[in-house]
Amino acid sequence: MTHAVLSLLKESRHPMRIDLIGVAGSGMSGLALLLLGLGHKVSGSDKATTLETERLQKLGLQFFHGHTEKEVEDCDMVIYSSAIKPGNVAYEAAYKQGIPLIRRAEALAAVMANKQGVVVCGTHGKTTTSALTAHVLRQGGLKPSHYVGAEIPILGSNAHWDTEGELFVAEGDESDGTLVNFHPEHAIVLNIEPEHLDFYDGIEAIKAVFRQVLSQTRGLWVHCAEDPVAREVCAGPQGVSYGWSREHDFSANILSMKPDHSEFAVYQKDQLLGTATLGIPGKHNVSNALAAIALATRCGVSFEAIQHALRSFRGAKRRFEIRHSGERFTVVDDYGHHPSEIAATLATAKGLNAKRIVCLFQPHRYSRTQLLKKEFGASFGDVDELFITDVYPASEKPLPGVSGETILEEVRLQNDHTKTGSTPTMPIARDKVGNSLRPGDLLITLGAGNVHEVGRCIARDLPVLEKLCAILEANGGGVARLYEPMNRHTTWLIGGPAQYWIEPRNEASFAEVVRYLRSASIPIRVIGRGSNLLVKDGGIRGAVIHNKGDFENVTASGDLITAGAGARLKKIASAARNAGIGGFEWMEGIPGNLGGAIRMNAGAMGSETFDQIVSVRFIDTDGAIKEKPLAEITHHYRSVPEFEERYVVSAVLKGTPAPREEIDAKLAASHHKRRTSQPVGASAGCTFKNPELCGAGKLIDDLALKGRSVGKAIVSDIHANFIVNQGGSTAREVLDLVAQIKETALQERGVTLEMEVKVIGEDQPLPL
Ligand SMILES: NC(=O)C1=CN([C@@H]2O[C@H](COP(=O)(O)OP(=O)(O)OC[C@H]3O[C@@H](n4cnc5c(N)ncnc54)[C@H](OP(=O)(O)O)[C@@H]3O)[C@@H](O)[C@H]2O)C=CC1
Ligand SMILES: C=C(O[C@H]1[C@H](O)[C@@H](CO)O[C@H](OP(=O)(O)OP(=O)(O)OC[C@H]2O[C@@H](n3ccc(=O)[nH]c3=O)[C@H](O)[C@@H]2O)[C@@H]1NC(C)=O)C(=O)O
Repeated sequence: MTHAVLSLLKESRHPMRIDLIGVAGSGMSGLALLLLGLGHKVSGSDKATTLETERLQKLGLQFFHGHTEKEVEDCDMVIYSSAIKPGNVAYEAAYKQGIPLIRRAEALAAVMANKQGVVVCGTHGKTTTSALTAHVLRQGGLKPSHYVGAEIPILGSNAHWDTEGELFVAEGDESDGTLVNFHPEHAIVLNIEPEHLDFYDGIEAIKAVFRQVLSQTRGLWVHCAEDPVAREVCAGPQGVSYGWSREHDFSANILSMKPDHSEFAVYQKDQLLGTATLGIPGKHNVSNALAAIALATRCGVSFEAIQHALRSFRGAKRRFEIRHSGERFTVVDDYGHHPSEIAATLATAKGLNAKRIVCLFQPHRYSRTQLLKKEFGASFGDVDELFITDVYPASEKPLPGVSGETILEEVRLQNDHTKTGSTPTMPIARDKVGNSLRPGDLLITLGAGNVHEVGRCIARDLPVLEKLCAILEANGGGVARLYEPMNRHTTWLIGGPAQYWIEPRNEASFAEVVRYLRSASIPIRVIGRGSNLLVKDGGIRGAVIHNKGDFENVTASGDLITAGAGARLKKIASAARNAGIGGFEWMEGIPGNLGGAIRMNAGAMGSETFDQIVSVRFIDTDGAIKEKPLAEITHHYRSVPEFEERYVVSAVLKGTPAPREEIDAKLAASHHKRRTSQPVGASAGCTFKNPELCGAGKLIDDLALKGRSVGKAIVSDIHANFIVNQGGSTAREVLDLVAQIKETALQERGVTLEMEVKVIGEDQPLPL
């Protein structure tokens, strides 16, 4: 029965009613395109609706969202993806009704029988080579049909049925032995290495599959003679060899390798056919191009048409795909997931002469990770900084003890010059990898799973980072980074990443950065030492500016102190003391900077910042630098709204001349008071503002909440208005504890506590 319908599929004269279970996958959607092209009535189901299924529907596919018995009604045959297992409702319905159930590879082989098939097989490079071959044959006017494993923009889609042309180029999949279904006209064998060892016993079993396909191939066995196993299995009168040496039937001599293309001379035996430019980078791709050149030449395509086709070729998605190419950063994404592919891709990356190569690798399948761990360990030698995620299971069950760490350990054993880091999940990978990038870096995301999402997210944010770096460089330097962890910049040691972190060093660069961010509608937040901030665990969207360099300066003259927004209050207190100016002693133990202190009108020991302000210099909302005297600045207890949208650059503060001993005595008193009444652990000082009638600390203490904790966040035993992070606390934990305290104060004393600490940021991380 199955045999009979397959025979019918081999003859396009018999339109049938065919259903595909799992139609959204790249292989199945390609098959659906071919069947529609052949004139069959096609339906299909999938749990996912993708752009691909939408496109297929426009071409006539009857699509079912989710699998159902209904889809197989009146079908002549049902084709199922390897991801579909017995038990699937559509599969079972077809089985019960006696409808022939056919595997994808069998159906594809039957479709191919309508034409002269060219099957492209091998361990690495199949997609690129099958796409190149189809493109070259098409440019040569032969109107080939094609079926390749990925979307190739230049071919229009992953599969195409051409009613006119004779040839049909198909990517063959050797992973599960179904390659033996093909009886093609020609075969291209790229390389044969131990892979898919979950299915094969070893290299001999793999060779046997290749040998069988070749024995079923009527015409040419085009093969890469540089690969010893491919050379061995393709030896014989049908063999057409290619490689780097003139002794092969076709060979190349590389003339130049560029980031996005290569140039090489092509020889047929000793005869120079001419030079060619290939529109994708890498020596391995020149080798792949030779396969297409050899086959197309033997099929009668002129070298001129081949040259034209190679020059215009653009790669498959996820094959050394350049995601960002700027003056300072490059991001490349590649599907490589086998050690040889990784080494070849990294060698191409190395050829681009970046300052550093940063790589994020997502291992694919537990079985491959375990079996090839040594080879993986050896394949990252070209990388300066390597991050590895957890394994992408690809329908496998986890194997005990096998994870991204398995490969990291091997890398550490085999190579001590690569810096390594573990980034288990995709959001963590995005944040760590993005944060590690420095001007001059090339980032490459590698793997067959969903690691490309990280590259896409980083590439989306890099144009802004490029611009920020350019502004800082043009204005005397500074630092800009992606996804800076805010727990590094808050005294609470809590907080998710800031999307853009910027450290301008002077007024001009600060003002220019603010002007640019405003024009690009990117939210701005200026922070000081983060001593009064709770940054939520999802981090901060937009830009966070932190003043360094010139902004840290403090000078004393007469009874005046001039200080930058980035000057520590402790430093101001000490400069005043050294200049014999009294009145600044209260600043001694406050962990913040002047900018934050002005914005918050910080205070202690009965004094506050605005008691001493003479004038404040700031960046106005239009980006211009302005200055205002004290009289024109409205200020309240712990709040100066004026500086919410305007950013403090520096200020002049006034004290009163005082004897050194008197200042020292006050400093010591302040120090003593703090040491005896406040905890030393990580906190943001007082959590709540003091309500009108009583101190918040005393109130919380009276409510017996000292020692109350949520996770690692605890109400201090020393001062009840301090919440201490005992190590690794999250913002969520602090906020839950805050909520408990507020509720108790309201219920038991009728007091509404208001937070003094500013809570900023988002609960959820930046989406990938
Ligand atoms: N009395 C005490 O014992 C303690 C007092 N404090 C005080 O808390 C404050 C925190 O200081 P710090 O750690 O440096 O600040 P933070 O980094 O905690 O920043 C707090 C807020 O200050 C604003 N800010 C910071 N720099 C500037 C600037 N240049 N221009 C305008 N606004 C700015 C921002 O407010 P926004 O973006 O919302 O406008 C920011 O969210 C200080 O006032 C500090 O003295 C802190 C701990 C203990
Ligand atoms: C810590 C901060 O500032 C602090 C600043 O350091 C100190 C010292 O001048 O005065 C304020 O605290 P505070 O009002 O709690 O002052 P404290 O002197 O520590 O306490 C006031 C009174 O409450 C009592 N108290 C305090 C904490 C406690 O757990 N139990 C208790 O009984 C103290 O013994 C004291 O009698 C500022 N807090 C606010 C919200 O204004 C901050 O802003 O982050």
